[in-house]
Order: sequence, then C-alpha cells, then structure tokens
Amino acid sequence: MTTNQLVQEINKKKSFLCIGLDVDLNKIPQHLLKEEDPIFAFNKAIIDATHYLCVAYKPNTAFYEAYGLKGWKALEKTINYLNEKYPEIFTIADAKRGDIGNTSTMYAKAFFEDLAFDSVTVAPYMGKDSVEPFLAFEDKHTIMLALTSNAGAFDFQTKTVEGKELYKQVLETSKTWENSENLMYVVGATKAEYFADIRQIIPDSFLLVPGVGAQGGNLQDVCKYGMNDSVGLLINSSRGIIYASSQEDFAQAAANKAEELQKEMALILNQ
Ligand SMILES: O=C(O)c1cc(=O)[nH]c(=O)n1[C@@H]1O[C@H](COP(=O)(O)O)[C@@H](O)[C@H]1O
Repeated sequence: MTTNQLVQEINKKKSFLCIGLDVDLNKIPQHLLKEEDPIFAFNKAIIDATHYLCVAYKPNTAFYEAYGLKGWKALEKTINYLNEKYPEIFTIADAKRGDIGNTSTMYAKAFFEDLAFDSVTVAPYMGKDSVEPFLAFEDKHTIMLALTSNAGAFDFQTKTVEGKELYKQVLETSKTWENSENLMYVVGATKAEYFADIRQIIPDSFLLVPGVGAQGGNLQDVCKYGMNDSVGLLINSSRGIIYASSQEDFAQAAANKAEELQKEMALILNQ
C-alpha cells in the first residue's frame, strides 16, 4: 500500500487508529479456547467488528511466536484474512527486527513477501546496512524505533551524543539512507512533549504512536504536536481495545472502545 492510499483511507474513515492484535490466551474469552484456532477466532471477531473504525492493524509477533508453530499459523491466517477481506487496511508486523545486511534481507522477505504485510517495525541499533535491506522493497514501509514509549527509552535514546540526543541522530541519519522515503518512525504517546522537536527533523513522515490506552498516553497532546498536513499519525492501542471485555460480547466491547477513539479523532480532523 502507498502512503497516499493510507492518507485517503484516513480521510475517508475519519480515523487514524491502529488496533494492536496482541493476543494472549490467558486474556481472551474462555469460550474461544474450544475453537480449533482460538487466536485466529479472536482476531477474526475483533477485525470484523472494528475494521470500519480503524485504518491499520498491528499484530505484535511476540504474541504469536510465544505459541510456536500454532501461533505463527494464526499470524499467517490473520494477515491473509486482512489482505483478502479488507485490502484497504494498512498492516504492520510489529517484529522489531534488524541485523547484518543479508539477515535483514531474509527478515524483510519473511514479512513483506511470505506474509505480505505492508510494513514491519525495525530497531535502528545496527545502523544503515541493517535497515536499508528493508527499504529496498517497493510500496512497503519500514517503521523504525525513534523514541519509544517505555521508561527504558531514557537509558539510551535521550542521551546526548556529540551534542545531540541519540534519537535525533537516528532520525537525521536515517534520512540519508537509500529509499528513506519508505521510512516511518515509532514515537511513544507517553513522550508527547518531544513531538514538536521530532517534527522539526521529520516533518513529512508518518509516525506510529503506541502508548495510548493501557500505557496512559494522551491522544490530544500527541495530535497537537505530532500531526502534519497529511495527518502523519497512526495511533495504536492494543490492550485498551481488544480486552475491553472477557465475555461473549468481547468484539462489540472492542468496537465500542475503538469508536470512542475514532470519534475523538474525527473531531480533531474536523478542527
Ligand atoms: O513498536 C511498537 O509498536 C511499540 C513501541 C513502543 O515504543 N511502545 C510500544 O508499546 N510498542 C508496542 O505497542 C503495543 C502497545 O500495546 P498496549 O500498551 O497494549 O496498547 C505493544 O505491541 C508494544 O510492543
């Protein structure tokens, strides 16, 4: 999917919501456990109930890898279902990969070709030759960690290196890489006060913003400082939406939570 198609979808749905499909078998409604594939059954119900309220889904691969072959199969079924039934939805494999060049190429093939996701999250720590293999894929997007939502972000990312915070160095340097137009960046919603500075460096890029909901990030603050002319934001909420109820009504409860955020987004877009 191209960035323009994503922007069109945002304007059509009046939503820049991304729903995180972080499926934990200890948290999903117990009646689903008798299904042949409880993870996929859960995802399918959530997707069918919420697809018109969001523009993206982000399964975090950890939640699938934790269940071995069955988990990976459920991930494959989920992305195939999304691509077949809702091709207008932007898909994010939250895998946080990145390695030496030839290994990164194989990671990129796994998520862009075999599983056919639109995008994958990567870590920048290994530098240019670890990220450029992902950027070589046309109409695919590489979402690089810039300033993360967790407390550990202050361990390295905000440290000053050669007179500048490391996350700013990462943003600036990444702009010089080949096919850097295929980059998007992760900035945590819990770090709203940093968005103005970030927008100085990357005014046009899309930002994936996790941390609204369970981690306490504030949508209004993020939008105030992070939004650009083409919106430029994908706001993710995982647990805050998908675990709204652990009863039979879980999909409807998730839709209600998603709608609360979508309505707030529509108001912001109309301002
Ligand atoms: O890359 C991410 O998506 C990510 C980056 C970050 O800085 N913080 C962060 O929480 N995430 C992911 O975003 C999701 C947040 O989930 P909730 O806190 O349940 O909404 C999880 O899948 C996290 O792994």
